[in-house]
Amino acid sequence: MSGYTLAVIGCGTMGVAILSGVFDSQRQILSSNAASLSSSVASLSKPGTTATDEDDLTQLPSRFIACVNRTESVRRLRKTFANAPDVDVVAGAGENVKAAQKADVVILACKPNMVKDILEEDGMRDAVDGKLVISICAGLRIQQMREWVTPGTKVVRAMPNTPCKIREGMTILSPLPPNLPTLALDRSILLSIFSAVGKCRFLDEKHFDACTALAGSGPAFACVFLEAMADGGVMMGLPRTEALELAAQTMQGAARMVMQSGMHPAAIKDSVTTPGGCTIAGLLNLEDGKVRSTVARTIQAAAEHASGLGQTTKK
Ligand SMILES: NC(=O)C1=CN([C@@H]2O[C@H](COP(=O)(O)OP(=O)(O)OC[C@H]3O[C@@H](n4cnc5c(N)ncnc54)[C@H](OP(=O)(O)O)[C@@H]3O)[C@@H](O)[C@H]2O)C=CC1
Ligand SMILES: O=C(O)[C@@H]1CCC=N1
Repeated sequence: MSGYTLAVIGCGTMGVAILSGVFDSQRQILSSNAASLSSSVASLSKPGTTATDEDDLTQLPSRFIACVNRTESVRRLRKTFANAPDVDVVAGAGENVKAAQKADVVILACKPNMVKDILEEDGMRDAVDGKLVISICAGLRIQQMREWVTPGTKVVRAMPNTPCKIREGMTILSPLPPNLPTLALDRSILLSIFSAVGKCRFLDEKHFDACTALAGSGPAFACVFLEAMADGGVMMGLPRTEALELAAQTMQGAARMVMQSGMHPAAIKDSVTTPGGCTIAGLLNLEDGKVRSTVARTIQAAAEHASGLGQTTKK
């Protein structure tokens, strides 16, 4: 399927992050000198994606509809997407249904507790019938959403994160039903969209609350550590701007060493730690603060909370 329409219902922080990443990816493809679109897209996909050489990663949408709630958001998004390809930004009664009717693929990116009302709006069941509906909503189960759509609607979950905006996202995708007649195409669409904005991989839905905490919320947790490292530098006299740059580049470098060299984090830590040196002095201080269990328990707390999201219609 080429030149299809993607509707994002609830185009806030994450909707904008995903669309911005897709648009950047498309610009890069268009300006690429690669011989074919396919090889160009393949070269843009990152190691770590679930995609194999057989997967077609060219299935990106060419038309977009962004649905929001308030007219001020419409104005803001029209500015944000002023230089983007074919994007309609809409809000108001009946606009979600009209967007879903026009779309081939729908991303639900509203708050989890709004999905039921949105899917049960008059006309929505028919509008999404037979289509791929991708929910990025934390906590909301596929089984719940299936009750609000026709049996022919293909509901999957994706758990992306905010770095999708700069195409450094991490997205976890729930598996498609194996007996689906359109399995290959739907898999290509999912992989094309989410590998355009970073890495993505399929994992069973039972892991989604953990993934939500680790990858979805993770940028917030990582930024607390990053900010604290910078604060330490400031405490020791570094200017704030330089302290932030040092902290961010150092975290990025360490993370890339894990990703690219496959080194275990403990091996990287050990390689930095000179006997009797300053690193071990700092590490012992970290351990006194129970940083490992605090961080691990943070993921546990966020995952446990995620499992309750979307389980009531309470606003
Ligand atoms: N933020 C994150 O890092 C992540 C969030 N998620 C999930 O993504 C989803 C969205 O989160 P986030 O982007 O942070 O939330 P936001 O609040 O930024 O975005 C929600 C959007 O929904 C719109 N909206 C509200 N009501 C309606 C409606 N009736 N019809 C259409 N659109 C509507 C809002 O419009 P308006 O702007 O006009 O109010 C807003 O643009 C959540 O379910 C969350 O669990 C998943 C991974 C990471
Ligand atoms: O905090 C939240 O609920 C959402 C889901 C993951 C990141 N933000």
